Amino acid sequence: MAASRESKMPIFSDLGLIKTIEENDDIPLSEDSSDSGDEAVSVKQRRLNRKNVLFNNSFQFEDGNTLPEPKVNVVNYKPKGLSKVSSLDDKILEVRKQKLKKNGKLEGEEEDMSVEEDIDSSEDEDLKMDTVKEKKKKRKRGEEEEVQSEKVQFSESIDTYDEKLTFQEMNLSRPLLKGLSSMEFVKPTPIQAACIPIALLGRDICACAVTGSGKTVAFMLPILERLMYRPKATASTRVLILVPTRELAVQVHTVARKLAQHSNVDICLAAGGLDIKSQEAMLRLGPDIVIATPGRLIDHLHNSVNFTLNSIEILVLDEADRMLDEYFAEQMKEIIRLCARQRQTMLFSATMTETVQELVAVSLKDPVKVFVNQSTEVALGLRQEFIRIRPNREGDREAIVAALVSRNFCDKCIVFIQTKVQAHRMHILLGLLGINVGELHGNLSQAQRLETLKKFKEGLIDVMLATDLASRGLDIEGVKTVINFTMPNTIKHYIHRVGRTARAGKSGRSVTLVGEKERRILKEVVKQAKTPLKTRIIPQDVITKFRNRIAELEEDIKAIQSEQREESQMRAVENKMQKAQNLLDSNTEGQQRGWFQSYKERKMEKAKLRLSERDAKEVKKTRKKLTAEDRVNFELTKSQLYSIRAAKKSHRAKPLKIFSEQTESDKPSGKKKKKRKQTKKLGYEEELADVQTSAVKKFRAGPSYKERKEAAEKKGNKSHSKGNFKSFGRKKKNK
Ligand SMILES: Nc1ncnc2c1ncn2[C@@H]1O[C@H](COP(=O)(O)OP(=O)(O)OP(=O)(O)O)[C@@H](O)[C@H]1O
Repeated sequence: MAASRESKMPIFSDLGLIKTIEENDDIPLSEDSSDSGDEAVSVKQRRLNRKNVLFNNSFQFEDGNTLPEPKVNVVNYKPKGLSKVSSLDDKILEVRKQKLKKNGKLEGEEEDMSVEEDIDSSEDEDLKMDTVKEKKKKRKRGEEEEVQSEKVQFSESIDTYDEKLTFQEMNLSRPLLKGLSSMEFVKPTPIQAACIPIALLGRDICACAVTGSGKTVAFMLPILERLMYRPKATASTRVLILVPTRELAVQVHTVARKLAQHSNVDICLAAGGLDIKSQEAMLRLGPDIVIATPGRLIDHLHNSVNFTLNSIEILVLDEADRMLDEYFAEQMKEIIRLCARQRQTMLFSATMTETVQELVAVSLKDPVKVFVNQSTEVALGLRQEFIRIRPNREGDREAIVAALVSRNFCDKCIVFIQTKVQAHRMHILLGLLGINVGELHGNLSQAQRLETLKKFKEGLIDVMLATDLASRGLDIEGVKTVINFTMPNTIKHYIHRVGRTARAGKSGRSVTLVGEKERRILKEVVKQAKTPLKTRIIPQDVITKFRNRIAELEEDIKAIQSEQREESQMRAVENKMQKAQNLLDSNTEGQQRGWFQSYKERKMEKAKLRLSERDAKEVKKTRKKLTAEDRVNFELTKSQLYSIRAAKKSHRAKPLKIFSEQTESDKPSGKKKKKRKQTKKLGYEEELADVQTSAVKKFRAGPSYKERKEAAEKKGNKSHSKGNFKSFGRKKKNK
């Protein structure tokens, strides 16, 4: 077990080497006519070409003689002894090997065990073509009214850019121009042409441009240029870039390093899941730029000696709308409180929010709005297809996805799935069908997450099954297709997911499965679409064939899942023992890492953010009895819970009351205004009389989590006592 873990460790050392872009190859889309015949033929041809490459990887085949002879229709899959733990792909391969042997395939034929062996392409149904029709826009009476929330007053709004502007004309330093040319970037993209000159002036920016349009370079280049003129006598961290996921942090770090390769700017990655000690050592040296995920950054702020945000001059929130949503709310408040107030703030996203309630948290000063695209737009090169799922056919989704990835979209394909459990099941299922597949979600270790991503980038995995963890920001070269197992929760999720393809002016395709319950988001997509949408129809007999194949595999899937459960229980016991041993050895009792909330508060916050504890438990209880329909219903319920919460939130026009720095537009009006003014005045008087250092600090950076908690207790504020500060009656020992 330990050995298998160790074998994954070298991935960390590869971190700096993860590729973003190297080639500018176009991904040509099959023409409309190829929606039918050509697609099937070209897929067949591709399979033939890849036959010898597909299943080689690192798999070792055991001696066929040692395998038990199956007696029943389903393969007798016997879990190995717990001492012999194999990877999921090994388990899948072993089952497939036994199946082939049982079906009378000769030994030594294993190298040919690619997808066509199982899903026999010689059968007529496989070559049957899907029908693709153009989706007509229907303008209905009484279309849903958009919720109008209060918007930020921008001091300037820019939606055009100078098409002729070159990087040379932007007055960038030579080392940066050299960096750009090493990356083979000749011309700025629209968002770069619009943003870079303004960012160089030190203005606060709120920027929106379509996915894959080069936003990373749009904020990184002016940052590097400004750092070229920094005083070099003392090292300090001047720039903080926050991103929502670890994988995105690694990617932004790679881009920054490439751009800065000819300069002497120091860049440090402080993302979760990676070695904390080496990060601490680097942060102590005061790197110019820190690229971080919020949780790990707070950990460093509370536990790393000499690391503060006092000298931050530029703060960037990439995927800003995500960073400012409720999931990160408490952490962002804590980070922004600790940041120097005199700073430039830049917000970037493809679905940028303009509403006061979200942006107030970052206290923008005379911000410039740079919207090159509307925040609901998808890339022009994206071809959007939809597959209708009829109410009584919900159980067909797994079969449809299996058909799509084995017949039509065999490589460079990402399948987005709502839950981690279903993504894992699909890994086993598609693996057993002979598809070269990998999974990416939060239930995996960081090493496993990075390994999947690396393999997918390098083409060692054809189909990546991912949750929304991979939906934002990831720039994987040459992704041809994005498939949505269910319609994403919100239009924003949809835009980010399908934005993993058709990047940087290239073309790509998305295929979304839409049931009756998901038509609301589909209507929004149709309403926003600038190019015609398509409906794809897969012949029913093809679906039936895949459904039957999956039913045959059900016992094998269960056997693999139960072996994995046993192994993970063993691993959990082992980890606990190891932890206890470590405590005994190092005698580190009481030296826990600090955090701005107590353990219980943090747990409560997480519980509050969870969509529904009950659903997950119910599924666990009834796991054995679940049908394909049940599984899909669970996916849909999860998705609906999320969108209900998002909808409720957008109706609530409450600004986040965090900081004293309010813009004019934040200020309440009418009766409410009077009431608030009164309470504010009282607070102000109290604060004026307070000369403690902590009170002075508060004016500089806003109240801390502890102060807000105490204030809520004092006021007996109902909203607080129901929410974040519910259990704060007792004093906590640990911080
Ligand atoms: N000036 C340029 N010329 C050519 N390619 C570029 C240029 N700038 C960026 N790119 C490439 O465009 C791709 C997309 O860039 P990036 O990941 O920054 O997009 P994004 O707008 O941040 O996307 P998302 O909204 O999904 O996060 C990358 O592969 C990047 O290398």
